[in-house]
Amino acid sequence: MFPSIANRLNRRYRSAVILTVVPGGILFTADLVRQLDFEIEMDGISCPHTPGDRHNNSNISYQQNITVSNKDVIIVDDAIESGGTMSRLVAHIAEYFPASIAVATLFVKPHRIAIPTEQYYAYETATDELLVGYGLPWQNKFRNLPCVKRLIK
Ligand SMILES: O=P(O)(O)OC[C@H]1O[C@H](OP(=O)(O)OP(=O)(O)O)[C@H](O)[C@@H]1O
Ligand SMILES: Nc1nc2[nH]cnc2c(=O)[nH]1
Repeated sequence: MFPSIANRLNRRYRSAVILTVVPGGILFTADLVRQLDFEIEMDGISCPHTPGDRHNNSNISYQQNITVSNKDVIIVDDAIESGGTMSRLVAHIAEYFPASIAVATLFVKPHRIAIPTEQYYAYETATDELLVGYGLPWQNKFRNLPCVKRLIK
């Protein structure tokens, strides 16, 4: 699964902090990290989001269980739609003086804003339609679907 992302990360890094955006990014992280051959530390961050909301202003919750200062950080999430959540997370982590910040996601959507950082993604979707499963919820359910489906309301 996701050989293109894992291969690119394996070529780029000797070590990194994998910072999972929880809970959505948990399933993708679990599969991705098992394909990484460099040293990793793992931590989590959250910024709760309502699917389809393009202006996520919720509080960022980051306990900093491990320090990221002077370390390479890879923020891992399931999807980028507007890009608003991830650009806020990148700006937030930058305040902790990491050596670098990259973003790895399973999906990116076409109308996302530019995020000025290294980016790795598996799939660019053709439209902004909502997906569920494999971490992605609908009304906080269905995250545990083992595959990703289009949401038909
Ligand atoms: O690019 P944006 O439009 O800001 O959307 C991206 C956010 O949406 C997803 O969260 P999800 O809907 O899975 O909810 P969660 O944060 O509770 O996992 C994803 O995990 C990002 O956090
Ligand atoms: N549930 C859900 N959340 C998202 N956040 C960004 N894109 C999506 C999506 O397709 N589904």
